[in-house]
Amino acid sequence: MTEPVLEIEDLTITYRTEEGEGDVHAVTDASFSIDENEYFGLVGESGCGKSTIAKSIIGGLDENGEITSGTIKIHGEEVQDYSEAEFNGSVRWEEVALIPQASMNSLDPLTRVSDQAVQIAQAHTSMTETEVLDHFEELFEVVGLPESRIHDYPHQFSGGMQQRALIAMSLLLKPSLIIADEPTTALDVIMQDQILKHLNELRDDWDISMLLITHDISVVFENCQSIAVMHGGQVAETGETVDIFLEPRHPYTILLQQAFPDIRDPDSELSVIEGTPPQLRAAVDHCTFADRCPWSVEECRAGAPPQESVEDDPTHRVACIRSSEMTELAADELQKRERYRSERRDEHPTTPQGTNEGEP
Ligand SMILES: Nc1ncnc2c1ncn2[C@@H]1O[C@H](COP(=O)(O)OP(=O)(O)OP(=O)(O)O)[C@@H](O)[C@H]1O
Repeated sequence: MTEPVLEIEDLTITYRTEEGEGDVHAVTDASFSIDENEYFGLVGESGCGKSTIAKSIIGGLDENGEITSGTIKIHGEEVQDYSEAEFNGSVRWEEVALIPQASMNSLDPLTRVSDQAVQIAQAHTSMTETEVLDHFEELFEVVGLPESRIHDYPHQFSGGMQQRALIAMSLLLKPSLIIADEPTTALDVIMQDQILKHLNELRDDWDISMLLITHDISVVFENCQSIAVMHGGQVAETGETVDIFLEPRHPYTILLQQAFPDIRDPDSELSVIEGTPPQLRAAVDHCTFADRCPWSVEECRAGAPPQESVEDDPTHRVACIRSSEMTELAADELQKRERYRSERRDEHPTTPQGTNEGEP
């Protein structure tokens, strides 16, 4: 079996803050991995640690952020202790390209996008300017932009076009992994669809892996083969999308599914997850969802729940001490999934990712 493109194991990341406020324990013992050519969704509410993980993969944590334990492997090579020079030399752009959140602001407004592409390519390769520009024109075509626009300044593009120019730039050195952090959040619905369509097309044509970060679990269900659901800095549940869509075992995943519209059942009532995400001002030694969970018991606050496999499926892992009871406990919430599952037997719909053939 080939090595995963990205393997994150027991990753813990802390931000130092002003004295007295307490450090922010942004990520605690997070583990997941992404295979070659796999699209992987990292999902959870604002502040749960998604962008922190994304930045740590390319050595781009804010000054006050620190990986305090755990490992990040890219093609089997540990990178968590790499220096800035090592990240620049062999990881950023070449192995992993990050399309950051608020990426509209990440293009230099005073430099033509073509010049920005040339700067990136020439910092990492021996390509001539003409070679870079020819290649960049091809990439503009890949993302549905007219190649004649490569010499424009960022402000000459609409928000959706800027996002596409960034996707083109991320492909410049053909990295193994693209991290797209909330790539569609600032866009209107039509543009969101187009961007996701372009990102999806890359899967077939570019042999690339994608870490798609979003707060919208339905976007992950539609676009990714695997998923990790985060809450309060912890990975609550991870596995193949089809398994987690049809048989979620963590209370947070179950409730998150009810909070976003399901394209198969657009009229279904959406629910709100009660409570607010935790502040993470102390080391996490309990289930961070316990205070918001309708099924929590005292034991949930007694220690951080270990991530364990669901029955005989080693790829589906859940950090909930009640996961084996969840199907029963959340029967009402899960009824909708059951209905879909039986309809699917008759209709064989093509979504979510991986549910188009047979039983999961
Ligand atoms: N430089 C920083 N210093 C202190 N705390 C930070 C810093 N950056 C992020 N945080 C905190 O770390 C936690 C995780 O933030 P992060 O941005 O990773 O979450 P997220 O899931 O990506 O949320 P969002 O979707 O809103 O960006 C939050 O509590 C956030 O306030």
